[in-house]
Amino acid sequence: MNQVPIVDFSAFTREDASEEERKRTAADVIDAFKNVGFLYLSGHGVSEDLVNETFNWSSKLFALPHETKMLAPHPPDGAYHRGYSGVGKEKVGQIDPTKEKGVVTSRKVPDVKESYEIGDETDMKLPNIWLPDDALPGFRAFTTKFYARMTLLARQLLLALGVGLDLPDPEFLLKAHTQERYQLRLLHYPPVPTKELRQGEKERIAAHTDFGTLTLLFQDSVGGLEVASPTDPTIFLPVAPIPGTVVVNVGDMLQRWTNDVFRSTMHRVRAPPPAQGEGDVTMPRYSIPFFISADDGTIVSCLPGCEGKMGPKYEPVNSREWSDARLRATY
Ligand SMILES: O=C(O)CCC(=O)C(=O)O
Ligand SMILES: [Fe+2]
Repeated sequence: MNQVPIVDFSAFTREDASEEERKRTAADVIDAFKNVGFLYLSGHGVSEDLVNETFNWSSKLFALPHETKMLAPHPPDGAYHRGYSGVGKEKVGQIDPTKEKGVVTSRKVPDVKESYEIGDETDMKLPNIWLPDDALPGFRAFTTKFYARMTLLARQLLLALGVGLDLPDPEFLLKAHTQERYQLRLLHYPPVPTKELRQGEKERIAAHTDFGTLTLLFQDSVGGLEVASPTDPTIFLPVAPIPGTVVVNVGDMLQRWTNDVFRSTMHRVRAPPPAQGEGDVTMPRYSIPFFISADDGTIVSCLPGCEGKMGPKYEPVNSREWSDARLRATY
């Protein structure tokens, strides 16, 4: 059974919603983040045409010859997460989020994926790494536009969290994300023998948690995304594609901010569920995560109302330093 709930978010994307409607919607988001750490958002306001167009650009990008894609190579420093990474470059593994500079568990199983990372155009610390414009004319302009559209949804979600958590200042989280240091990621999982994926000899993306505040994820119709069961983390449940929705999940930083009230849940991508007429080789899959992270230098400490009986579990931490350490460990 699919236990990832669907939340209609239109109360936060419409101008005319009442405070009551917003509170109800925010409460649904909070419930999902407490129980599962994942939800599907409908009524998110990002048009289907725009999402489809982004998938089209992604498939055009990854169809380019390898040498062309390597004109925008991801730098060797994993914390400088921009540009193109070929198959086998990144090894997402799980590190212990309770450790300050966690250690990656060793992994023998390769991730069969390639990716292209785009950040904020005004970020001077981590400037974007673009292909020469004649390699894929229009790509930069389009993805920059999509990035801007996703930042609007990010803001609406951060506001909803503040409302749902009943923070003294409902805009508190919004105000910790004004620099929009976000990351748009285009992901392509090439065809792989289905048997190897099913038996875990190869992975599309190994089990991991995300580092930041929240992740928004559009997936195509192929399937294969799985999330650890809220009741038994050794079991993974499918997060089947639902047209018109975006998947939203809690990252480690938000789990820490909420003193573990929210769950940053393990997830992975394996083979799509068996379908009739399934071939020996799994279809290519495309997905588009958008990672939301706090402003540089944000000190993350227990939010008011999340202390519980035992008080804060974690030391305050500088969000950028903490996530950089984790990113470096994946390269
Ligand atoms: O491709 C997907 O569906 C998931 C990607 C993911 O979990 C990630 O990039 O962190
Ligand atoms: Fe992820």
